[in-house]
Amino acid sequence: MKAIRARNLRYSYNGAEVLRGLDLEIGEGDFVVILGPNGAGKSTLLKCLSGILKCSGVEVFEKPIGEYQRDELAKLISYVPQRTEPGFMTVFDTVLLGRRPYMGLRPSKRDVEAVRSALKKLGIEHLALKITNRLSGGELQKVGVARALAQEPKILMMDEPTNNLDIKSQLEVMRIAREFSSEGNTSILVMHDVNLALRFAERFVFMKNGEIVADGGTEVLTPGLFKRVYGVEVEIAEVRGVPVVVPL
Ligand SMILES: Nc1ncnc2c1ncn2[C@@H]1O[C@H](COP(=O)(O)OP(=O)(O)OP(=O)(O)O)[C@@H](O)[C@H]1O
Repeated sequence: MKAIRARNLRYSYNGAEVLRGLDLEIGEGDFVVILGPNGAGKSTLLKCLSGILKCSGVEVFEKPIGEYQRDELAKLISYVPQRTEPGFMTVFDTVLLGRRPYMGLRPSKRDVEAVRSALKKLGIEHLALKITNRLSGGELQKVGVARALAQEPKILMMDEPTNNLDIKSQLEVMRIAREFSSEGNTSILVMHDVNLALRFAERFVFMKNGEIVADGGTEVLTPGLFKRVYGVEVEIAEVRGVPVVVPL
């Protein structure tokens, strides 16, 4: 079954068209990274696919996204924005917000367990009682990912989740996304770091000016593509069987 399907997806902000008729299908178990220059429409696409922006032409598990109740959709999709906003709540309570679609008035044992497990996965249990506006940028980023995992979705969408993270934490987040998809779920990430994407993901969707210009496995990565999409010259080498893009 397709986890996500977009047909002729269009989106405009105040009359300015940003998505210009995209077609995209993403299956269960897929790990997809969306790449492209600043302003290409990547975040807008992710927001449309997650239901944050109302767009026609998006199906989630073969049902139009608009036909889902809010909590029903939240059990299927979690979305990690580019910036997780800090506040006056503890890390634990912030991650617990991910359980909102499941919770009654009080968190159940199951809810608390899901929060503990997400904090552990991100290695931030020691921050559980810290107020989020006292965290570093990277710590806050991890809280956002933990909240998304606590939501126990079937599709994990993350917008530049490795920004602000040190190299070890970047690898951890990418491993989490890969493990999530290897369990039969779907990971869709917007990223700028092509080489990090190449190291972990299986499918690469390149956008430019609101359109998809390449979509596939490592075979779509050619110097010509980087010239066309970013206007830069690159050489593509290989290290341990993984392509590495080197700007010239
Ligand atoms: N809320 C908004 N109102 C008006 N225009 C917007 C809004 N959000 C984004 N845009 C415009 O839509 C276009 C696409 O933005 P989007 O954030 O989707 O790009 P992106 O590919 O994610 O960029 P980046 O890599 O810089 O994050 C840009 O020209 C941007 O200025």
